Amino acid sequence: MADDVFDVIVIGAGPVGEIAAARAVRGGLTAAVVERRLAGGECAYYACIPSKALLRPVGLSAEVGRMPGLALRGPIDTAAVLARRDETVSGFDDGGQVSWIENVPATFVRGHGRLAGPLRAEVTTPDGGVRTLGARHAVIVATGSDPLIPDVPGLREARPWTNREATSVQQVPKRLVVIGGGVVGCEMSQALHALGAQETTLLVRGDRLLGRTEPFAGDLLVKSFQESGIDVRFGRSPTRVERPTPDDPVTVHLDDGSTIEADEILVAAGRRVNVGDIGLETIGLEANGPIAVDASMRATGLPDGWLYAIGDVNGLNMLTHMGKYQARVCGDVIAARAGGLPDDLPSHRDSADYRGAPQVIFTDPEVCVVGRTESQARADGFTVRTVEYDMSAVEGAYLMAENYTGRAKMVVDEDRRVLLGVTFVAPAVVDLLHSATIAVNAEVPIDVLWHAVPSFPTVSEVWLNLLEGYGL
Ligand SMILES: Cc1cc2nc3c(=O)[nH]c(=O)nc-3n(C[C@H](O)[C@H](O)[C@H](O)COP(=O)(O)OP(=O)(O)OC[C@H]3O[C@@H](n4cnc5c(N)ncnc54)[C@H](O)[C@@H]3O)c2cc1C
Ligand SMILES: NC(=O)c1ccc[n+]([C@@H]2O[C@H](COP(=O)([O-])OP(=O)(O)OC[C@H]3O[C@@H](n4cnc5c(N)ncnc54)[C@H](O)[C@@H]3O)[C@@H](O)[C@H]2O)c1
Repeated sequence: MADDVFDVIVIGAGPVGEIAAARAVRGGLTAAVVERRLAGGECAYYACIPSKALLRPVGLSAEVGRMPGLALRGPIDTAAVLARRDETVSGFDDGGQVSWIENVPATFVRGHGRLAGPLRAEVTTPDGGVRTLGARHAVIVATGSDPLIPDVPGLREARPWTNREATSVQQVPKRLVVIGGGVVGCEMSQALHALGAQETTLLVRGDRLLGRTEPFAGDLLVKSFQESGIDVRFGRSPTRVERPTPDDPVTVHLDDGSTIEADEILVAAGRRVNVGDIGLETIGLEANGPIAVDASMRATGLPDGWLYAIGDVNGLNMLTHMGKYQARVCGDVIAARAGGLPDDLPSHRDSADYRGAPQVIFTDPEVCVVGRTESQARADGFTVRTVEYDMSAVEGAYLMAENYTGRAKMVVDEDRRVLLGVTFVAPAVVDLLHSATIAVNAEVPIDVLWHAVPSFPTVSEVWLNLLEGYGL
């Protein structure tokens, strides 16, 4: 017998789990949400929110530097930036998030949740007790991901920083080595360098930054990094790391025989989905990677269909907004199925994850992408035509800054004359991305897009330039 029974149990109260519970309750169901650490998840305390709190002043000060007549009164006040960052993470107090869940209303259960057979979960509570929960209709796994530490000799023993230490930094190290030229590596290198890490070295094992984006994104970013004094080393990986005692500096041995000494080493080498200790074995599923789901977010490995997985843990797109979108689909589908209602409305299926998720990388320049890159589109067999445009030639951009630098690209499916992907890399373009997201996801025909006239003199006129480049 379960101690308590709900219509839906959600394991993991990150940004994604919370929304799924709210949608299920909106659909007339009851829900319990289980969280082992802080309600709000990685995003709220150690990822999206604090990293953007650290990056915003960096981008803004670069903007000021590009406008004749403006000057900062001095260097960035790191202590003030860190204090504001602390505010944005509510001082690591999740009281506000717990209240939000309770106001849904859903039941919040603090503790480590594990599946315990079909439609059941056990929660190990902070006092060591075990509470058993039963679900009438569904269990949703929203357990997120943890940083992946590569198997480099001595690395773990050297107590490397991950996104957690980097985003919650109290004392910026003077010398920093960063492993990984992906999103976290780029964002945190730039933030920490600008906030006081005078010697920042970024180790990139490939030959460019942000390997999954259009190549010019990495090119523009590396130029910006090098101009600011970040030492970017391509084709380099650590082979061994040493830190004899916790108070010693860290010595990083590289694959070309050289060494770097630093005060801290930050690992930004990707994520590992949290499936290891959630009881998947009790329902006959293996815990060896993301939980595969169908377009309604139902786990494909379970024939009777009561298990769902959303957010980072299903591996579709490790982005908060995409996880929350999956959560809306999932909560609504579960409510519809529980009520015997149609469960196949367009809003009951995830299509956006497959057309390509929008993503903003909050560096200077900002990197904004949606849909497929040219190489992805070609690999997927589309008949592709592309148009690129130098954004410094956009009339509105000329007014935005002196020496404005940026580039835009659209990838067109020539058979259907719709956009497959768009990339903007330039300062202050984050809010331009949603226009591209609409064009790609709604598959607006290019000849219709032509009539969406951008305002003069804004950077959004880049749309006109791209479409003219296409031949309209
Ligand atoms: C440095 C960094 C910056 C990022 N910036 C952005 C950004 O700007 N924009 C963006 O869209 N994405 C960003 N991301 C990605 C984003 O953080 C994730 O996609 C998002 O947090 C996923 O949400 P989630 O709810 O699936 O998982 P999480 O946020 O990881 O939440 C999962 C929750 O489940 C809990 N949990 C796990 N196992 C159990 C268990 N067994 N029992 C109970 N509770 C459990 C965890 O404690 C956690 O609270 C960033 C990531 C990093 C690392
Ligand atoms: N603004 C945003 O949207 C944002 C910000 C941060 C993170 N995120 C998300 O969080 C997730 C994790 O980000 P991430 O940067 O950790 O992962 P990532 O996959 O973007 O990048 C990891 C990088 O580390 C490199 N790497 C892996 N092992 C290595 C090794 N042994 N030596 C050297 N390099 C190695 C990889 O080649 C890759 O370039 C991503 O899915 C990302 O989308 C999003």
